[in-house]
Amino acid sequence: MLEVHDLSVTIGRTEILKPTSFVLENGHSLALLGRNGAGKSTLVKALAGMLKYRGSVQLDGRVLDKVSYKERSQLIGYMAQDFAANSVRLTVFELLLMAQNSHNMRFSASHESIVRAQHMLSMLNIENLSERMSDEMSGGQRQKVALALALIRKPQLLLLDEPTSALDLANQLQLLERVLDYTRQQGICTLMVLHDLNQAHRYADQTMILESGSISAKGQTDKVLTAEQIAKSYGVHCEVFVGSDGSRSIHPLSAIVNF
Ligand SMILES: Nc1ncnc2c1ncn2[C@@H]1O[C@H](COP(=O)(O)OP(=O)(O)OP(=O)(O)O)[C@@H](O)[C@H]1O
Repeated sequence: MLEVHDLSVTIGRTEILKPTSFVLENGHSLALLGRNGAGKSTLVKALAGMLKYRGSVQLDGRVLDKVSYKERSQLIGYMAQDFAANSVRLTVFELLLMAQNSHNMRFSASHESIVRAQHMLSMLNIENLSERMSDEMSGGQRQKVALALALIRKPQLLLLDEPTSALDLANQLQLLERVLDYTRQQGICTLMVLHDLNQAHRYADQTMILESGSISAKGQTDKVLTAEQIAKSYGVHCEVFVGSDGSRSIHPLSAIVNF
């Protein structure tokens, strides 16, 4: 379980993230939403240990700023918003082996790590990229590999910052479906920054909306993502349709003038 209590981040003299508290159960997913500049990536980077923060973060009872760098990198899988082309001349398969042994520069890959790398490629349907050099891929292919690298160590907490921004529609659906099936089965807490509210409805158990560094709404996704809340948080009028199976979809109508 992820327990965040009064987490805040100050850069320079500005408190970018105001004291923020929430809990996420194992196997559950949380969509982190909000307009540009609201503080979503800042929150995710703080959880990933990339930014100094105040407050407390515990994962299954372990206080994260007390664990070693090695342990933290095993507990947390992080996929950045600006996943870059990797300049190392390694194949995707070699990268997946390295990621499992990143604290041992002279490793020889174990049978287990080879099997896990093969499983990850197959789960994300990217076996065709296995022997590809990491700097010889399209943006969408790189994003899928970045996702595989975040998941390969079977973390306790998976942090995905706009995980489908470079993917075509079919890949968006297929990838999130597969990743969230996996994290549910494995009991992994998943926090994903999303801009697509329909993806939040479809894939996230919980939703939290940030506005100017503070939480403006949080709770069960279908309770949070109402037409009223979307108008309040995004300045957009929309309709929310409920299907016969209870699934919801959001149809934006118009932006509120002078929001
Ligand atoms: N290194 C930094 N120094 C100063 N200000 C920063 C820094 N990084 C981010 N900010 C500011 O902090 C605020 C929150 O940024 P953040 O990247 O967390 O937003 P976001 O919600 O992820 O936005 P987006 O949806 O555009 O990716 C923004 O106003 C941004 O300009």
